[in-house]
Amino acid sequence: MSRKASVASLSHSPILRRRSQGLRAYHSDVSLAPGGPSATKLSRAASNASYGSDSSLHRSHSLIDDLDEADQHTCGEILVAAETLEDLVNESVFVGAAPLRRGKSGQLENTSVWRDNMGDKVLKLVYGTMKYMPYIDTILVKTQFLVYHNQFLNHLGVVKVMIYDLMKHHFNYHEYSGLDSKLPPDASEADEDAVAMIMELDAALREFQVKMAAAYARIRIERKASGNTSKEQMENVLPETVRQKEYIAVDMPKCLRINRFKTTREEVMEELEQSRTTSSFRTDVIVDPDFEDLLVVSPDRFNEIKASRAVTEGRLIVEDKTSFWLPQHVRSLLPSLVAEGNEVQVLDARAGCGTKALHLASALNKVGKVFACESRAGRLESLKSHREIQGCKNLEIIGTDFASLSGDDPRFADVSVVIVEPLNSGTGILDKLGYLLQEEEFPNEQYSQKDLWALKSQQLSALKHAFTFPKVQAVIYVTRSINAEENEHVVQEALETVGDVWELACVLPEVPVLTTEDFEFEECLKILPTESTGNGIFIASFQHIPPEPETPDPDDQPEAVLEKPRKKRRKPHVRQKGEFFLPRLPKALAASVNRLSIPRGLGRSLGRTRTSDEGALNKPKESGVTGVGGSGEEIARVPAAEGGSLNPKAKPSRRSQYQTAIGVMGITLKEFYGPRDAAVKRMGAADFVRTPSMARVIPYPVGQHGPQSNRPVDEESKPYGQVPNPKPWK
Ligand SMILES: C[S@@+](CC[C@H](N)C(=O)[O-])C[C@H]1O[C@@H](n2cnc3c(N)ncnc32)[C@H](O)[C@@H]1O
Repeated sequence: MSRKASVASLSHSPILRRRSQGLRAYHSDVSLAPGGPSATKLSRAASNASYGSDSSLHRSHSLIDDLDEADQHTCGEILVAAETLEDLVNESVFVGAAPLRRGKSGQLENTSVWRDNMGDKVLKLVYGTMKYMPYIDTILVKTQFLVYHNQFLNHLGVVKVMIYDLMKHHFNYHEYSGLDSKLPPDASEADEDAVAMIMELDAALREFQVKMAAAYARIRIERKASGNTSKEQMENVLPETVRQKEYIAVDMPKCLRINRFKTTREEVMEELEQSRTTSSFRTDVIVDPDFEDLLVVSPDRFNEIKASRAVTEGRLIVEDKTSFWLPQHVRSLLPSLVAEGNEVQVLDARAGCGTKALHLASALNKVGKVFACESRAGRLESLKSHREIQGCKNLEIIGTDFASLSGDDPRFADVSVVIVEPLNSGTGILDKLGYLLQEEEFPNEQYSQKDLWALKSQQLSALKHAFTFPKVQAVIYVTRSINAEENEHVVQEALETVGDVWELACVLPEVPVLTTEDFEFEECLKILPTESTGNGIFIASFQHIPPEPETPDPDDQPEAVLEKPRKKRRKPHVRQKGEFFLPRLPKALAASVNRLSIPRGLGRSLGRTRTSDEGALNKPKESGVTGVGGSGEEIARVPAAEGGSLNPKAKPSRRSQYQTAIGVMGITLKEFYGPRDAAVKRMGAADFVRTPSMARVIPYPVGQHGPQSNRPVDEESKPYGQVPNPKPWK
């Protein structure tokens, strides 16, 4: 049957008929569950093959192809990349591609033109360093570089970025084009010092090139990272699931939201038209047919737009299409909520930097307001800045722990919807770079089974707390994860607790989805990450069951009626296996130029590679890099998403559920500074003082060891502690 015919026949299929009855059309597919059957091979070659000879599918500008060996970096780029990296870890504000810095007063400040230049090369350096961070850390600890060259302890960001840059050349200086140390005419004295520091670091790394190359070779052996070129080998170091996602993400169209508080679609299209360079296509920006405020942009054009004034001034907001489904669902609830007469009030229990809260505020403009609750100080600052930049007036920030908010608090007396998007593994995110720009978080996918259970218990407790607000009509639970533990299991347990008074409502039944086979709630919207749907999301919506009418006087009732009312049980939905149902995003793309088009029905979704790769499932699973240093410390955590067993039945002890530290989204400060702490411990350097703000590269005179040391000047040239003999790496 031709593809056209199969699509036409779908309109008469029972799936569509079910849709019209309010149930979701869905297709049964293999999930991308970590460690599950979809942990299949999708090698670069295979992905190229599936692209076939269609010229429209040439890899366009690549955000993963950060391994361009010919790229020579300037010291400025290295410096800005290092600062951005540390900004990210320290939770600074990131608008579009441009990080904005906050001065002492808390105000956003402008930095010099040189430092403000967040070009693509810098972004690739940041992203690549984030991606390879566990391996970079392993190299640092194994070679004890920071022990021997402890003058760089306070410049960890620069050290990591440079190691990443060298890794691309296997630490072979013959292949490395070196750094361009030219300074711009407006460079300050501090910039000059910083460049001198980078050149000193470059010399120190040259000394260590053999050790570093050996450490990196061991990593490649452990990871079985073979390949014909150094680039291929470096790519193969990454866990397979991570690679699969990257290959898909590279050519994914990018999305931007039009900010209605500041502009109109016509104005913004005009602005984009005027800023168009001659090289770009006229049809590289289209309006999505599902959402009139959503612009779908080719990856090339996105690179131009992401740091443009339209983005930094808040007229356009980097936001993936998947994030639009939540506000869309809230909109669909409005008729019943507005009917009650009052202003609609929504509480976002975990607002983060406010992507969804601000989108919701825009959707509720003139009919309601949003309370955005966030507990982390860095995120809170981000939230405030984004609200200011986007010119949003109907969003009130609550800077506190959601658990400490009481349902009796008069401020929330009229809240009718609570949204809970707790910390989660982010396994549904394909386009991590886009997510980094959007939510200032990097789903690094290094989590263990323990982490997953700890996440689940946090997610459940946040969700349960949401049910305690007395006037709430709907509680919406959202994750960007594809793990049943974080989605269906949480929903199931919540229903077991509050199922008498809350039931699941169908989230946007008109949206067809791909579903997993095993554990499913048909009412929930679960979009799995695929090349055509983009990033994944899980949305469950609980609606309050209205109280039963008052029971009549028992004296008037016959005996049968007096029986104790049975506990209400949720009727299980019968799962139907559907035909492949085309997702909607490609509709938008079909109208666009080749660059934007992705052939429908190719099914190069992550899950659909199963059949061809079943052999791979029988192979022993790849192990992660868990380097154990001489002192026994864990250096790089296993990307358990690949090798770990995620058997939902294997319950961990209660104790471990609550004691696990989670750094799933982003890289925690502890992880980032791990190699430095290991070096300090190794040296026994009790007098090591961290610089007050680790976010800044604070230049210091070359040759001086540590900016804040109290030791006499004549000792300054010596390292902090006794340099130990490195133990052989077993
Ligand atoms: C997944 S992010 C939320 C993303 C957000 N909804 C958005 O659209 O950008 C989860 C956020 O919850 C915050 N958080 C964690 N525990 C919290 C708590 N107890 N109270 C309030 N916020 C919390 C975290 O700091 C993090 O920013």
